[in-house]
Amino acid sequence: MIFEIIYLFVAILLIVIGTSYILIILNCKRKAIVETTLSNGEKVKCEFAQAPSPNPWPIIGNLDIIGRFANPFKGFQTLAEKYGNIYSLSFGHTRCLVVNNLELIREILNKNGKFFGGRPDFLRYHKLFGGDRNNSLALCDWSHLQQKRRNLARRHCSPRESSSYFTKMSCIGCDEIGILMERLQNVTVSGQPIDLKPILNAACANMFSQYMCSIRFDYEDNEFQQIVHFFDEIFWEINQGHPLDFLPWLSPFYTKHTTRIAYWSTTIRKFILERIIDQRQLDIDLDEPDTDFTDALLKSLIENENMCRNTIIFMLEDFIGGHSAVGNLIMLALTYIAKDPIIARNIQNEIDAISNNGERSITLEDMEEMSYTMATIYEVLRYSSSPIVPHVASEDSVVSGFGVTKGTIVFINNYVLNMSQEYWRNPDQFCPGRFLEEKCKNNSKKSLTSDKRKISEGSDSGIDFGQENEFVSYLKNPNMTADTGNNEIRQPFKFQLKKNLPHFLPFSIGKRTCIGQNLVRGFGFILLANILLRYNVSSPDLSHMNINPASLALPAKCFELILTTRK
Ligand code: HEM
Repeated sequence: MIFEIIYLFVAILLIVIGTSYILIILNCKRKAIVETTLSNGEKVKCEFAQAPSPNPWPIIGNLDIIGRFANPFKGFQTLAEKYGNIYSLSFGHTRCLVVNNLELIREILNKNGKFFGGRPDFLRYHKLFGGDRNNSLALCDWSHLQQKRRNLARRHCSPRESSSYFTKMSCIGCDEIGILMERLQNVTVSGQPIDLKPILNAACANMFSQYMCSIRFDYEDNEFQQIVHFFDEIFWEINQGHPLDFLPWLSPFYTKHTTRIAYWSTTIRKFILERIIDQRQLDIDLDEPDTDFTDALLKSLIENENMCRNTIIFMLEDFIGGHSAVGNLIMLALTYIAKDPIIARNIQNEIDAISNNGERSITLEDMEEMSYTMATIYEVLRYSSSPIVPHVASEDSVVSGFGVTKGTIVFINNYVLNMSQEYWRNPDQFCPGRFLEEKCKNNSKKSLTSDKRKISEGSDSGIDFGQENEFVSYLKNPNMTADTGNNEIRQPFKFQLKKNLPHFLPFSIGKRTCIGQNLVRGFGFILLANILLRYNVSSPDLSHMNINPASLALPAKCFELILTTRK
């Protein structure tokens, strides 16, 4: 009897393995069928074979290869040496395409953006957004509703320089800094390490909630502390890969994990509903202009029959949740500063010069003159290479002559751009100076102002660094720039941010580019500059400051830092 059971079990296993292998191979061999226009104008359907790929295993496909690397994007780069800059992989039964250079990234996100507007159908994404990832702005597939939500959100959450939204961001940021400084003064003991990340996150959460909902919460408020913590857990979670993403049949083994994810997000949603939306909904006045994003959302609920209450709750959740990205970004910046005192010296030289040795706080108005501080934020973005959320092909298409079948997940490897010797000197060094160039003699305040870094909201093409030919001339003569690839003391106000780095895509490009980038720059700058205005940052133990490569997220419980009041 026992042998019969074993035989039966082995037979089932072999059938499963065999079927899985056949399905994976069929997926690899499938050709994309795409309508092409011949030179005589005639339209015909052509078949295109997929990009080359390593041989897959049954069940897991090529997951074994990528599992060998601590950083999957480094793994993608290593595979590119063998298979070229564009290649396919099978993760479980899912077809994936990996692109590893700027030209291909542009071809996917800009030229063919309309074919790649989908997002992966990961179980974890559904769990995070009330059972349907399409509730989320960042994790939904492209749709008419998404276009509408983006337009609504962009008006309020992409404050442009010289707009009233920008002034509002500055005032809110500076007010919250005042309260944060009091809080830090209460909790810091000279020379003693503190758990800074939750405090930073709470300050960011208040900046975001005031900006979007005109409400702030007390740092001692337990419910507020809890949702700030849960948002941080979610930010960490969303930045990690997970076996469930490609092997969903493992879900019975991960129920504890998925239940925890769902609990975080339902608790957050309850807080947003009870502490923010319910009261506001009673006070809404349709005839008055919008006071904030919440007003605009509530009005769209009344005016637009396609909008439902859930949609706006999820939108607020998405946007308030953006604060964790800023909190983690600034925590990382402070960590690199603790590691290298030269960086702190350069930022503090700028701060002292502009604030007349600390006579006033730093405001957003100072951002343009404090280019080293901004360069430090950009360097954190480069060095941590925040991964671009994977895109999914919504129909069969062609990239660089290779067929991409509908449903293929596309990994955009911006790590390879950020770590390329072709674009950066000593790319593995953390060196903010690489984002600076000397101001020209005649580059007066006037020309600087007219050259302001613009955010190309309308064109959805990420950071606008100006004309590409400037970049080409930089490549031909890198000595013209301040990029030595090493940290050195720099005089304040002698440098400006480089205007032209088309290979630097921290917020991605194309129709799904990040909507929150101006909030990141604005609130991130105010936080970093004002903390360094008052404090020196150091570490109790440099060897414990572990940072994952290619990740902007730090674990919710991470290392402590020492803040020492500056004299
Ligand atoms: C350091 C901070 C941040 C970084 C590096 C970052 C980067 C990115 C990247 C790479 C994408 C994916 C774009 C693509 O798929 O092509 C994205 C999407 C998005 N980001 Fe951010 N982001 C940051 C902060 C924020 C904040 C603070 C908000 C909101 C307040 C925000 C809102 C969004 C939204 C809504 C999307 C999805 C857009 C869409 O899919 O249509 N982000 N972000």
